[in-house]
Amino acid sequence: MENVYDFGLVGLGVMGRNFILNVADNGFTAMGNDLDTEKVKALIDEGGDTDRVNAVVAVSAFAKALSSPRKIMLLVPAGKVVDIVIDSLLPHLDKGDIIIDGGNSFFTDTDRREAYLAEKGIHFFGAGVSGGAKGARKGPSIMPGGSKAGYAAVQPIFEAVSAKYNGEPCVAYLGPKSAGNYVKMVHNGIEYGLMQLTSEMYDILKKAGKFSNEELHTTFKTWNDGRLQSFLVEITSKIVARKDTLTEGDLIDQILDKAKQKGTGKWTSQNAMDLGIPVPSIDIAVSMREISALKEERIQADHVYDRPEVATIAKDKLSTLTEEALYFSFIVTYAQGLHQLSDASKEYGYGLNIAEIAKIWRAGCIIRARLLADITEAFQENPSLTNLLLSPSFIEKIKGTVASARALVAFGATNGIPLPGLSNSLTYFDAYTSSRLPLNLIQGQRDFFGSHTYERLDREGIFHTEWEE
Ligand SMILES: NC(=O)C1=CN([C@@H]2O[C@H](COP(=O)(O)OP(=O)(O)OC[C@H]3O[C@@H](n4cnc5c(N)ncnc54)[C@H](OP(=O)(O)O)[C@@H]3O)[C@@H](O)[C@H]2O)C=CC1
Ligand SMILES: O=C(CO)[C@H](O)[C@H](O)COP(=O)(O)O
Repeated sequence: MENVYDFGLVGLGVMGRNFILNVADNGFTAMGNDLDTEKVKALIDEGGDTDRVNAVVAVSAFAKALSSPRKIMLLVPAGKVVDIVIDSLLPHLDKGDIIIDGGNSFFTDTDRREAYLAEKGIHFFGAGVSGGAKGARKGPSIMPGGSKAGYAAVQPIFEAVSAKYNGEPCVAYLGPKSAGNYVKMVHNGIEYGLMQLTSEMYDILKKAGKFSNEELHTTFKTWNDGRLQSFLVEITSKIVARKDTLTEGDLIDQILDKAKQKGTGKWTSQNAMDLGIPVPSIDIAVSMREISALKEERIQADHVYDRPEVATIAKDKLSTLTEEALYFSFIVTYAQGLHQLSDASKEYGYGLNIAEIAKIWRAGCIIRARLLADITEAFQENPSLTNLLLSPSFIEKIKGTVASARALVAFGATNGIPLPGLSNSLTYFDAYTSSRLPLNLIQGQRDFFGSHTYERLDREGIFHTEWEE
């Protein structure tokens, strides 16, 4: 079994098990490794032929089995585990071997690991993978960055296993250092935003339109046949239709309304703050998961305050309003995430090509959507586009849908239905498209209390006023 397998994979959990089977399905021999003997055995059983896909618990046997240069992908939980796995592999590796971190690692950890491993002659790069279990098995979107030489060695494997959009692989080398993990982080930030927005449309359809779960299923399914076609809308139509196996009702009505998070959305928001790039549709999606976690407090507060009785909107009308508002706010959320990527690219020297990123998100990943084909075109036509909202084709899309976003935000406020994702998207749009904002007053206040100075509209220079006689 020495030096025969083309590809190694550490971490045979949800993603790793599926990814390695995908590699084997594409004609590459693959060797897996996990601390858990059950997972090793399960992979061997599922693989069916150990010449094609095999697995071991011992790291030494795992390393010995791989052809040179070793190509080892890690799909283990982000954080300390990645460092532990790297250190456990190192004694068994040779110079020129390649380690790929396919998990959702924080981008600065990737930079640190790349430098640490470069000293030892090991190529290391981060390659975010998106698509969940099914994507990993059948074709994910893969976002590699870092060592170009390292990537070149695994490129044929990644191109074979990735999702295809019109025959084009949804993988591309994105840039140096942690570019791959950074892009995946922002992908997940956008994912948080789109999920929050979808949940708000679900809520208002139920509360103001009295849509049954069956009607919700049909509505989301119809949307998925149109311009809102996307993985998240598609799975929403399936989720609301699922019958519960433990009660008479539908499963969705029994799921506790507390959303968990592993950190990538929060990191996107935190880093956007560091860069000074506004991403309020993503920020609020993180905050909403935090508010959702306060279930007991929410119940207490619900008993204290009266809530307006929700007015009814006719189903047809509400269906149109929500479809348009969701389309509008999806665009605004992509616009914010892509704006963050453009800025991060300058700050960290990634040299990101936004059209290329949109292109590899068109299939395989969680935020895949018909819109991404239009976004790709917008950035291909104008690679230096600062914000999607300024692209001629998107101006038309926004103009055609913003009125519905306004109507729903107003309705939500009057009727006590929280629509924070939609309202943040609308507010971002209104602020970003205002040539004059009231922040002149903030400058005046800052100068008043702290002599922080201000600039003027009518002349150059830095000014300070003695505000009180
Ligand atoms: N699940 C998803 O939809 C997606 C996940 N990701 C990312 O991919 C990575 C993996 O996620 P996922 O597959 O869901 O996680 P899982 O927890 O399902 O799998 C991780 C696997 O790594 C194993 N492991 C832990 N420590 C070691 C070690 N020292 N040596 C060998 N194996 C080890 C775990 O074993 P044990 O359980 O015994 O500890 C487990 O089998 C994460 O970074 C995640 O954020 C990315 C995209 C989608
Ligand atoms: O990376 C992913 C998809 O692209 C994961 O599914 C994502 O990490 C889930 O995140 P969270 O648990 O924070 O909702």
